[in-house]
Amino acid sequence: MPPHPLASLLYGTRTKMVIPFKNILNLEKEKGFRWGYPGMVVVIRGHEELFFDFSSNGLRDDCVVTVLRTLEAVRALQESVILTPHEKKDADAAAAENQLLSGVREDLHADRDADPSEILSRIESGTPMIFDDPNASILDFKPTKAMRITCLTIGSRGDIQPYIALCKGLLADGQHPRIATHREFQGWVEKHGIEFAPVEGDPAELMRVCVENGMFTPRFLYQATSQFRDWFDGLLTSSYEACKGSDLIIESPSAMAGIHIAEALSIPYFRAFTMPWTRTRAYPHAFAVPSHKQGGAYNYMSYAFFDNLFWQISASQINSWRRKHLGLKPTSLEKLQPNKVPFLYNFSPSVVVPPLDFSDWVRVTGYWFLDEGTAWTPPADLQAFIDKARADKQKLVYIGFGSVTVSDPRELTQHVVDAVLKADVRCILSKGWSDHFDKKDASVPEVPLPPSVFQIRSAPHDWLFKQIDAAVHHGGAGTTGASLRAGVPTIIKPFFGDQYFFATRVEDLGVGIHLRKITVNALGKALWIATHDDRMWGKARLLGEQIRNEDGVATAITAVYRDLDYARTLIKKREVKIEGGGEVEDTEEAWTFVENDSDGDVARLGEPEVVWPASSSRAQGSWGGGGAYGKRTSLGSMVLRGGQRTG
Ligand SMILES: O=c1ccn([C@@H]2O[C@H](COP(=O)(O)OP(=O)(O)O[C@H]3O[C@H](CO)[C@@H](O)[C@H](O)[C@H]3O)[C@@H](O)[C@H]2O)c(=O)[nH]1
Ligand SMILES: CC(C)[C@@H](C)/C=C/[C@@H](C)[C@H]1CC[C@H]2C3=CC=C4C[C@@H](O)CC[C@]4(C)[C@H]3CC[C@]12C
Repeated sequence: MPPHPLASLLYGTRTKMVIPFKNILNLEKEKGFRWGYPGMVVVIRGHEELFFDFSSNGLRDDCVVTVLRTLEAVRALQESVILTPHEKKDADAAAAENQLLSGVREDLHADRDADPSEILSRIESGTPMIFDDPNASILDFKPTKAMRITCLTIGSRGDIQPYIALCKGLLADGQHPRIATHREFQGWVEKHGIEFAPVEGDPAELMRVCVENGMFTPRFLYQATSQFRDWFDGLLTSSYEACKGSDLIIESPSAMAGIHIAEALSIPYFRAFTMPWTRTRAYPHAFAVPSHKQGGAYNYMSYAFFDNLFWQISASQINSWRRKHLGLKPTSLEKLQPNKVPFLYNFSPSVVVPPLDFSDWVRVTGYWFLDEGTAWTPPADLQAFIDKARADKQKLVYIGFGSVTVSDPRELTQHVVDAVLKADVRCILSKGWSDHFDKKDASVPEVPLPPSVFQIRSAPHDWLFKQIDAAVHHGGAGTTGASLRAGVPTIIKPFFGDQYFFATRVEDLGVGIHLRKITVNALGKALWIATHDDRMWGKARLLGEQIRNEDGVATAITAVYRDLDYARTLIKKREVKIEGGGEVEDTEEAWTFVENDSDGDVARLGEPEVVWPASSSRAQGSWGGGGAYGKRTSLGSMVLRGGQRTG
């Protein structure tokens, strides 16, 4: 697509920027940065947003409309499969070059397959290797011996389910995976043939503190630090027990213990998560999503803020556990260097586009779906309800808020029912939010449901979402993945934490609506738009197709194999253990390989100091290019690079 020039007037300067239209996701009208000026926010794929101030509303609105129109035209073109003569020429040239290169490679590496041990010996001797063959098999990276891999996680269904999918993949690939989490999930984990180890904690209790107080609000911090101290001690010790004997730990950072346990066991350590947790200017931290976009500096700072806050409130307990149970010296954020840890994000790169400033060891793998719907038969009455909606040519929506509990469930149900009637749609209702309430006071009568609403307890979303025209939910990472994969418009009413992030994301992608409040009018209107807006429907359908083409589990397993050597380089040398409180040798120089607090900048400037194997993954991975951009100091150059990367 030809780039289009946009000019913006920064105070006292003139800046010219080139933004390819295909990299613009969306436009928003907002208040300008300067008081009294109308503003416009440009949301860019995998990049921080750009802000423009205008001298009048008319000018701003004109600009918004013009850009939106052009975007539509560009999108229509992109969707068409016919190549322009120019594109055809490029494609032919690329194919010819590829063929030429593979010919050369075959000659050079004719004997490679015959001797994989040569690769291993080169790894051991520290000879840098560059993997530039796009057809290289992952067998080249796969460890020769099966590994005992412990996946450590806490939280609710959505925090466990992705690991079940991952572990099924690892099992099939000959590894020995284990899931370490709350007892409540033992049966479910074992049903899938995966080994289980218990860690402390009651998911409902963790959920309650989040929903009632909001994530990391002063009230949350007060409750966590006053009521969860004992639990936290139990979590740390039980996690250590659960991880003993492993060759590798993959941990959701919310579980907090893994990085230290890996240090004590001297084994490689990966993080995996459902929500953004790694510094970037493109997205805010999952728990710090502002109601209006604040730009790259805010986004970046939000991670530093959370890393510090999280560490500050847990440090003293962690350090005394390290000393007593792990035999390790106290640590600090600078020593831990969490930003160096290889990271697997189990969301789709089409939903959360990997930002330019992610390091090479941070991978966005695609969702780890656990399909439970294939062997599931719907109850006859549910099937009849769906068939009737189809026969009556009525739009069918799903409404459910997962494991979230609310203070007035009766009112919520009433609003939902009224909104469904107002939007004139049929609705499958999963009323999880009442469970909590029913237990408390069963005498309060239920809200009667009209015939257009059918209530279910639960159903596998991979089956259910194929039947519907739109979904309304809480924006849990997994549920968002499920409705986007089905290609249906997604309305998200967030309750806490990362749900605000996913609500913003679906709105930015144009595939859904961020619902701020559940009122009859707001939900009714959102339902109507989601079931009638062709543009939203088209975008959702396209995104669904992209997600269905990804294989998150396979990508993640490949990433684990590829980054394993990198992870090993981070293992801290620990010649001397604390024993009987004796003298401990300071081993700091043995593992500190960047200066304090510069790591963020290093990652941003894209000059990774670990040249290998980071460079190898860069040459291979589809995320590539992490280290390839130069200094990025001005808005203009950032935009240009955005274009280079995806263009
Ligand atoms: O009837 C049901 C209910 C759920 N699911 C699936 O179960 C998973 C639930 O995942 P998710 O939405 O991520 O989980 P929750 O436990 O509801 O959400 C918690 O965990 C998520 C992952 O960390 C966070 O994003 C949320 O904020 C947090 O509330 C998804 O794959 C759903 O498709 C079904 O198939 N059928
Ligand atoms: C000093 C201790 C007591 C402090 C640090 C601990 C606070 C706990 C209660 C907080 C810290 C991080 C929180 C946390 C992080 C992320 C998630 C994922 C989400 O999907 C469910 C809630 C869950 C699992 C919550 C639960 C409550 C946690 C675990």
